[in-house]
Amino acid sequence: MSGHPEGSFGARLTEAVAARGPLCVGVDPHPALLEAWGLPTDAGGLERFALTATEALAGSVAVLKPQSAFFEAYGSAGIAVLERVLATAREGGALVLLDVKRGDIGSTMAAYTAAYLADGAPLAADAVTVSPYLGFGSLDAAVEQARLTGRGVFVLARTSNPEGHAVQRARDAHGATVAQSIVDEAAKCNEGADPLGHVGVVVGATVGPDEVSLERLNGPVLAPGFGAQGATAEDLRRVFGGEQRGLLPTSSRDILRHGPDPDALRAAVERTRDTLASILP
Ligand SMILES: O=C(O)c1cc(=O)[nH]c(=O)n1[C@@H]1O[C@H](COP(=O)(O)O)[C@@H](O)[C@H]1O
Repeated sequence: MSGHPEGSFGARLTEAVAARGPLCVGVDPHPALLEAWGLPTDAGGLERFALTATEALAGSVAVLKPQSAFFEAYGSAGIAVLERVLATAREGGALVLLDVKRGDIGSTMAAYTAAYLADGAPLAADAVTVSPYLGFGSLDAAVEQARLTGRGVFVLARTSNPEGHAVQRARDAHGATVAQSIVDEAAKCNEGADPLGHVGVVVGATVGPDEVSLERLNGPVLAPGFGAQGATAEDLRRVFGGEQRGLLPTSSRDILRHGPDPDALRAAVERTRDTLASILP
């Protein structure tokens, strides 16, 4: 646990985005997409789909985000595919954000930490998504282990789905929303980090403007909802302004639907990056 040879997650992400542009592509093997690619909806089809997408994109996008549920659906065979996706993405030079949205009591969180954030673990990734709804402090083991090993965590704050409003916009006794208090906790973890801390937050591109203040975060902001869930580049500007540091829009289906041709997948990424370049610093 002596840190990553290439530095902190904030430094690695900043470098990857500078070299490859601010885009994360989700590897979400929806059964409907497997069918659209002419693949069977079984573990073999999953493998072809996930590896085709990963091999096509790992050399050019900053971050790949495999969604664990779509792999878990095929049991141990699906997990074996996920392990190969992690290795293939790494070989291609992309950072891997494993989307598992874990959150549990502290002692169990320590086990999730060993599963995803420990050097040499079969499912170790550069970062994972975590859920703070058992209390931000329940995530301490993951936050600390990520820091020690040059990895990151992305904490759900204001999610892209319409059902998120009720709980995330609720206010505490001081008038702060739940979403803002999560961002503020993340900001504390990132204090003093340079160029960027390792505790990111998730804020959907579909939410209203000014719902959360990200000014003091000093960490990455994963912005899902862009593409298939309806948010546009203009919405990104509306929600985050033109100058949000560490902003990482993520898109899954809207890129993957262009497969299975690897060139078509890469061309979809290029187009998306060009659109983003016109609105992001
Ligand atoms: O953490 C996430 O990645 C996430 C958070 C959120 O608020 N909304 C959200 O859609 N996601 C994930 O982002 C991906 C969005 O996929 P598309 O709608 O196909 O681009 C899915 O894997 C979701 O699980």
